[in-house]
Amino acid sequence: MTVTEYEREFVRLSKYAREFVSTEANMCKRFKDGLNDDIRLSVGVLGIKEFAVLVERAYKVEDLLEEKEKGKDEVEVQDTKKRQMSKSFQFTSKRPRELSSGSNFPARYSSRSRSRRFEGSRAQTTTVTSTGSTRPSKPECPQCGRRHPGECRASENLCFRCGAPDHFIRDCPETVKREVIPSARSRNVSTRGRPQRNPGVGANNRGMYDVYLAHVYLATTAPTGSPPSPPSLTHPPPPRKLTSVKALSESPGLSSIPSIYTFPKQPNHEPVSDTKEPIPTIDFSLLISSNPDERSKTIRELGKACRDWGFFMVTNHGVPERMMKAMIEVCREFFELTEEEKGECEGKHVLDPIRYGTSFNPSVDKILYWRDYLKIFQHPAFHSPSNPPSFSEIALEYSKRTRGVMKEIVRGISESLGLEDKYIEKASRLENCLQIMVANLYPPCPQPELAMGLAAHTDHGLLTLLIQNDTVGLQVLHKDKWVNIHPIPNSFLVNIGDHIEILSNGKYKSVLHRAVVNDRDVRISIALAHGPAADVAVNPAPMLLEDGQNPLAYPAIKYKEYVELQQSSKLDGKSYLEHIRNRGI
Ligand SMILES: O=C(O)CCC(=O)C(=O)O
Ligand SMILES: [Fe+2]
Repeated sequence: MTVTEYEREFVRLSKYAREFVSTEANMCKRFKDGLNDDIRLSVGVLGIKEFAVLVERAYKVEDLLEEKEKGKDEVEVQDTKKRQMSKSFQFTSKRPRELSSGSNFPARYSSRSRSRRFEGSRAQTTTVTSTGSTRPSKPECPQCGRRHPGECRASENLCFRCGAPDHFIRDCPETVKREVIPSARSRNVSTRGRPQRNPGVGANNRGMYDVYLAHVYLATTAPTGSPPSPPSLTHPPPPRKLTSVKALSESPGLSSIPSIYTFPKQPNHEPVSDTKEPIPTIDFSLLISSNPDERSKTIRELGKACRDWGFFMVTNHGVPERMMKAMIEVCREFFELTEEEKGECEGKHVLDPIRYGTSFNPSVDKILYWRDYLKIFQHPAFHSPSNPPSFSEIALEYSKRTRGVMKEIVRGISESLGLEDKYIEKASRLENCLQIMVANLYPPCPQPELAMGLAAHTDHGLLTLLIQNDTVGLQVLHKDKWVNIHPIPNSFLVNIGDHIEILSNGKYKSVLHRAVVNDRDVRISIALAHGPAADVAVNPAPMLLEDGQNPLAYPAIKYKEYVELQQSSKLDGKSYLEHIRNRGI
């Protein structure tokens, strides 16, 4: 067991033995007592009374011992036959001191890689009392029973240094800032129990792990009638597993949400416009009409919709209603698969063609969204999960039909900008467009006013065509107010994305939108995002630069790279495009 694993288990199991960690000094003592001799002796002399500092020191000593071990190992390799493997276990304590009698607290661990194992079932030798002779100055916390400053963190698996939910002290940015000794761990984190901090673009495993922790928290705090039995530590902690908001929402007795889903600003309570001004509607049959007057009038309406709203509904598009419904139903069936089945679609990288997950990007989301998703690349190469079996047939047809609608709207937009009708099509090599299907599942949430389905964002591509089941939840920012969107049945909700903004040199702006959740109904939405071909770096149309009056406002960046950057960043409420413009990429 590593210090990281020990810390995790210690914090988690503190819930079950609150009397043993009633003050921070007690907590330090318990933690210290459970360390192996080498580390305990090194940190013991320091008399540390602050838990975060103690843990940090323990890591450092562990790293140093490991370094030392590595050096030793190299010598051993040259002389293996002369030595017995068992000798390398000598560091293990001969005098085990467990944290408490009969408890399931983490047993002592060894820092040495070969002896990395639990020593759980040893005889108990120490009985500990919790009362100290000094009277602690801080009031007793009603939640955990300890005396600590500020908000309680014991039961929530939050970092004891900064309180964030996505790491422990080991990975705390505060700790990293203070780090002065180069750490062996930081050079070889992959061998450790706790996933790496900032593991790189697209590595979202840590987030899924934290969702798992949230669920453990939930499982141990849900009102079940009888107290939860502490997990046995004679076995290693359960492996990281992919869990979903769906599973969380279906937990029996769920009446509140774990704090990692709680937004401090209560997003649903922000003012929502009561304007009755409906979002614009474009009649697709008129957009493709052979009657030139009808068509030009519709193109003018389309231009106005792009300028004023960036969001509009498209009716009479020709995609059969039953096909749209079938697509929603088969996505629902996908989300109803078991966690293991869905887990087969868990991607490793944001550009993986099939990716099932939760929140937006849990490796960077500080607060998680009440949303599960399935993202699948549909074009130029078609991908599909193998389960449900009918998924691929329905998705293939649906994505093809949607591309057809998108292409006509793009032509209309091109003309509305005064460009040749095929300008955008050619500039972005639309025949190879990257078409990504994003199926979103927003299960009912017991505290919808505290949670968020998906934070405000703009879409990365040219155009997104969205459909949903009968439940509302989409909001669009219009004139600085959030507007609830009530789509006409069977219509497409279309919004322009960052790449229309780039191509139009900012004449049409991609629009901020977000999804809120409710406490009654499951909401499913399916967005088909259409971007340029993956390798194309689009530039603003030269005709729209207006002889230097309107200078080039956007950086050229390959679409694939843009998607990768956007998907690897957190949604922070402003257009990602703005973000990279400010950064000058
Ligand atoms: O669920 C919704 O209505 C919004 C989804 C969305 O914006 C997206 O997937 O990009
Ligand atoms: Fe979106």
